Amino acid sequence: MVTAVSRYKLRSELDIACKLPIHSERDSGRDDVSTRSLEPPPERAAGAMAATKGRTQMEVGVDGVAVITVCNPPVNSLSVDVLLSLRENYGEALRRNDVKAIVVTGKGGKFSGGFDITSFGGVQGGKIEQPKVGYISIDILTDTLEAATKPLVAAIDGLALGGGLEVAMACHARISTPTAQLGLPELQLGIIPGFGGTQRLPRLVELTKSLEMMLLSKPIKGEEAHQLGLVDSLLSSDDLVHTARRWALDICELKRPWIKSLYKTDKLEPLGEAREILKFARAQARRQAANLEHPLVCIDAIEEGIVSGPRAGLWKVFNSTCGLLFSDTCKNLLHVFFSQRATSKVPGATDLGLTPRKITKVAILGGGLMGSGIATAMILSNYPVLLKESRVRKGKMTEERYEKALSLVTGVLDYERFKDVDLVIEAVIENVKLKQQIFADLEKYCHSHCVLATNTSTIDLNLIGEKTKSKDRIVGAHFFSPAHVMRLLEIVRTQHTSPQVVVDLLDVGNKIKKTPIVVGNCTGFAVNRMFFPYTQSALLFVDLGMDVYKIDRACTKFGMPMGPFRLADLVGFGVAVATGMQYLENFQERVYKSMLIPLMMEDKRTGEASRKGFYKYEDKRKATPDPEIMEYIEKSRSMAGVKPDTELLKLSEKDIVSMVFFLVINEACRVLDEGIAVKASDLDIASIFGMGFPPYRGGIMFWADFIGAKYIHDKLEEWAKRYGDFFKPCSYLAERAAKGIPLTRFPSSASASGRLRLLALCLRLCASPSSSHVSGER
Ligand SMILES: C[C@H](O)CC(=O)SCCNC(=O)CCNC(=O)[C@H](O)C(C)(C)COP(=O)(O)OP(=O)(O)OC[C@H]1O[C@@H](n2cnc3c(N)ncnc32)[C@H](O)[C@@H]1OP(=O)(O)O
Repeated sequence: MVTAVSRYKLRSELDIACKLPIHSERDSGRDDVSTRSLEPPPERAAGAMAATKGRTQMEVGVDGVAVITVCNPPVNSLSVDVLLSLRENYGEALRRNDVKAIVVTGKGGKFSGGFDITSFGGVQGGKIEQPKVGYISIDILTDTLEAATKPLVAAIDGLALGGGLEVAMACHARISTPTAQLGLPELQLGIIPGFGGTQRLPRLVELTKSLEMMLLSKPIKGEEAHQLGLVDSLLSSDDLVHTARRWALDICELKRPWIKSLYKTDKLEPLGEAREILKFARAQARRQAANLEHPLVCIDAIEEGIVSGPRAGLWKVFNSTCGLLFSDTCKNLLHVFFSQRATSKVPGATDLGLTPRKITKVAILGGGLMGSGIATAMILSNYPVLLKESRVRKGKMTEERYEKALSLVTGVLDYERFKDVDLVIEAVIENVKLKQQIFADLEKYCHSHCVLATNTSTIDLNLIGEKTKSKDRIVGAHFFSPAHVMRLLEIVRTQHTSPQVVVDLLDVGNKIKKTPIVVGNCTGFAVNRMFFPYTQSALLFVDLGMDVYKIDRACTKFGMPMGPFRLADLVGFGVAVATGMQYLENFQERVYKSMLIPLMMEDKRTGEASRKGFYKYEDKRKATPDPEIMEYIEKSRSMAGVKPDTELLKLSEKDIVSMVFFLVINEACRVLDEGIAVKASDLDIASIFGMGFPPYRGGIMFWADFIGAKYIHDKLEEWAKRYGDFFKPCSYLAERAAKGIPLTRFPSSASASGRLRLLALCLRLCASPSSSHVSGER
């Protein structure tokens, strides 16, 4: 039991996703399968079909097998239309005397990406009626498909996610390709598996593994699914359907078992052990996702099924989770899902019909922390890399993968071998002169189509490229540390950067599994600029008497992975000061000149690396509050000449969060208004993947609109009067607050200046005479 418990680990709130689009009254009049009509039910029961799409197709072969194929591109999602069509085809297959067995599969190499997520918004907004409770999960999947008298086999290629896997698990056997992805990632959307996944998955793969797959929204590959017993056989795509047909006939002929996974019990742990595992999972979920309800709802539904039987479990799913689909968490996570996909739709770049050029070889300049992290990200996606030095660590890789990855790196000492690289990423220290020299050299040594990228986190790109003629090829590729782990890639384009270069880098970003956002050029770009006030405001509050640890605690309770002071320790005070200098030069009026960090640095207290910062680090990365910092705080307060503010000391944790984040929102508004970001949702994604803003709050701008522009504006005005212009709301925020326009509505109703700037940037990009220079095929 202990082993089973310890095998189960939750990662983080960011991973915890979550419930299902089904609700209403419990239908007590259940009729027996054998007497149930298989005709499509009345429209009322099925929901508003006009808003749904897709279908299934059926072909019956001479072997007596009906193959039903889900057709709903791009991912064969299960709209209500698809499910009704499936039921209709299935009913026909059951009625026809020439059909002995049935295979279900997906068109175009994808089984199904799950329930149609695009319909969730309609349901939440009351525009689409939901299917009656239990209709899909019990009436269609359990009492029609699983209970029927002809065997049904799923042939899985590509993806079987969410509702897709739930349909497959209701089949009597599953055949898959080794690389297919199988999973129940519903929690990442704020819902829980609603088509029986909470009941069938534990019965197929054991409780511990099923909890991991559901609570972490973590799909597994066909190969692992086979080892676990989730799929019965592995085949290549070419043989998949053929073998599935044979398998279905074998079941008919009693040569293979006919398994109804809902009623399997052999993999379930004894009740006492199962309860211990669930108790452990609950405690983990409470600790790591304290603000989320749906992981607990999911665990409750699984437990009900184990304790009272799977049908009771299915009803628990409906009864206890109706509200999840309408929760703010679900709405916020859906926004994140669609916003993440929208980051690769970039005006003035991806709408010009350009095809990304092939990047075959990459060079990285600088083998420090960032350079080696970027190199690792590249080689893990099979890009050969030229690098001066490498710190690729084995970590969790297998020996074979590690060796293969390392074989892709070549160490070099000069630029001689740069002549055939297609992309260079400079990742040396933040020194303008050094970077200028490097780019001038790159222009000499690299071929004329090579993309020249810099990983600078703050320096204006025009300054870096000042000494070159290749301004159209210069672009920012800002990775976040650790570069092979953090998902965000900030692609920075200047007014000279060619759209082709942006499209090329977007493609590389996708290939190395990053979420790229394309932003304009300025000091700090979008992400660092937006989050600079996070630490700034915190430093001001400390001078005004607030406790360092109280601020950090308020931020982590809100859902940030760490508060501003713990973050400063992690980043290191050296970096914090260097970044601060850049801001001081460019946005002087918005920098709070606290002496706290410089005072600590004088005593070689520089953050986690020196084992002492705002916290002390005696035991590896464990941060412990350090009473010694009071000495520095007192000095800083006396140098600032401010008196502790008694009102500030009375603030609740919620108010502290507002004071820290309203300044972040204010800066994000400027970033939007200046056209640095093209859409508010890009800033949401940037805040989540770059800064760890809690995804279940939808991202910084989505959350801001939830609070309301007027409220934020008025609070900032109030604080500006009390604490100075540092808090002054920007014109974008003021205008929206006055007119009652959401902050996220952009650019259609952005300020005229912002619109014009954005338009000018797009036009410059499209009309750039130099864009032809780089757009030729290599
Ligand atoms: C009842 C059930 O329990 C409830 C459910 O099933 S809820 C749904 C559960 N399924 C999921 O969460 C899967 C969500 N989708 C994904 O993770 C990924 O899209 C994927 C792995 C399927 C494909 O990834 P990838 O190949 O990188 O393509 P990606 O860009 O993400 O998606 C392609 C398009 O399909 C759309 N799409 C993906 N999954 C979808 C779904 N389930 N419904 C509707 N559209 C979907 C995307 O929005 C995108 O549309 P766009 O081109 O207009 O932007």
